[in-house]
Amino acid sequence: MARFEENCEILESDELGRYLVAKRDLARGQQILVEQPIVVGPYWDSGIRCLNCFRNSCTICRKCKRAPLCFDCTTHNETECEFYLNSGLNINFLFDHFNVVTPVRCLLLASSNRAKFDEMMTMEAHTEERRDTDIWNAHEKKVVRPLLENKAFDGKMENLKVTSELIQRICGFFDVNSFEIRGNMDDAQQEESLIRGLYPKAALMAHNCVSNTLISVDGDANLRLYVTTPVKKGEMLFYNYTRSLFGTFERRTHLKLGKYFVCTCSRCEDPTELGTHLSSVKCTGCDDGLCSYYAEENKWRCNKCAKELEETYVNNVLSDARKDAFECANNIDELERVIAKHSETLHPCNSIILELKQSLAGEIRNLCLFSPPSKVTEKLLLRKFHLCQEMLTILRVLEPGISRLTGIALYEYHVALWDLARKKFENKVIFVKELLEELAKAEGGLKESISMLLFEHPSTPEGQLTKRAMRDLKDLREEIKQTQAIVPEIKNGQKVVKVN
Ligand SMILES: C[S@@+](CC[C@H](N)C(=O)[O-])C[C@H]1O[C@@H](n2cnc3c(N)ncnc32)[C@H](O)[C@@H]1O
Repeated sequence: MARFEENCEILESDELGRYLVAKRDLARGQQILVEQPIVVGPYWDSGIRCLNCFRNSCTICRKCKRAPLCFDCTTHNETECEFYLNSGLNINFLFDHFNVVTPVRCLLLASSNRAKFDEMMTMEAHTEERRDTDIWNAHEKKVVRPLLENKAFDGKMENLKVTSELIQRICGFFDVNSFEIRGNMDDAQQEESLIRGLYPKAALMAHNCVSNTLISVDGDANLRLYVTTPVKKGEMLFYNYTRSLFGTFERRTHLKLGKYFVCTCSRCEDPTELGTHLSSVKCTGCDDGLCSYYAEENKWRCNKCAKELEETYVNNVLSDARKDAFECANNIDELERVIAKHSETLHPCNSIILELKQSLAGEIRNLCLFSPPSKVTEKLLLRKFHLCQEMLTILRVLEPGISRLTGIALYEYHVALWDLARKKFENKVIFVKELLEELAKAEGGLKESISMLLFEHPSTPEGQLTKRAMRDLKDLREEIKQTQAIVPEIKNGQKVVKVN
């Protein structure tokens, strides 16, 4: 079991608040924390869910007669059940105000587990920055007023005064600090019933757009924290609060609106985003120049000819691309058309293009899975292979070391290589020797993919992918063996050199 205190130290600064640093040298892949949530609950505005397992609800608790439950669950948290039983709340209260579920759980901690409640109260809520904003007003309407106007806590909490200020603060704890929990659900349920939990220790990590940790949360809500690249004693432990494949503008906006700070990490400060050009547009003044945004001068400038682009031109180009990407149908021809159109003005790895390319790779994968082999051309397979290669190049920079996205991309890369090699062999474009070389490359990609996905819990979608990847590895090795058997002079992948 990873000992948090041995691996991490909590420091504090005016700029970051509390944050974590490594207390000793940490190796790539090292587990540094296992943590249980102090509270788990649905996201705001989720549909009505079972309060025990968060799947679709179809009945109510027989005891408190208020909590939604599903077919399989007959009980939910005892303290919560007692609270609703004695609340005097209308029988439909939770159906009308489902957003109160998580804040109520937090408040009940004050009597059921004071130490956890006190730990929660040390978390950052950004109350002043949030006051009277849209999110504040939404919580006022959907959480604070239903609880206070219906006197849900009146006379029920001996050791706590439940005020609108306290409820808003608790909503803030969740918005600023919570982690998503997935697992133990099928894909369709995963999509719609995301839940989140408060993990006070993991939440201490500061943000960086290139993180050095990976979090895996299983279906029982245990959070495991791993180091993705070697971290030296005294170095900070970072978690990426936003998405690696967003461009700088989207990342900074997301962080400012949701986490209340302006990110100044080395990726955000570099107009080229560490050379990935995820936010760059093509220069209109020269052939192969790229224009990136220099925030301190508020200018878009070319890296080749130094031409400066008008801000309105760049905004138009980006909003046109976003609109087309949003409206684009998920089929191969349409995706190719929109990618080609906007690659005229944007860098081929601009985040908008990259997202379209991910959809395209997904559509080619679906075609390979669900269509007769004759429909899957060598050209299409080559396209998917190049898309995977491009994505991997970007991910190696933005998510160095162990990475969930890289693990998934490597899985897709190995499939592309394997399918392409078979097709070329069928079409007599390559022969056994080259086929074996390509299969060996696919095996290398698949092994690396598994080495990254092994950190995922089996109950999560990525954990399921790990299992599939292991089965694929067995099949691929079998195919390599059988292919080797075709040619007598090739043994164990090595050409036997005959010495006269
Ligand atoms: C999940 S909390 C992290 C723990 C928090 N610092 C504390 O003391 O409880 C997120 C908050 O930490 C601060 N923070 C984290 N990373 C930061 C960064 N890179 N730059 C500035 N503030 C950061 C912001 O106030 C942010 O809303």
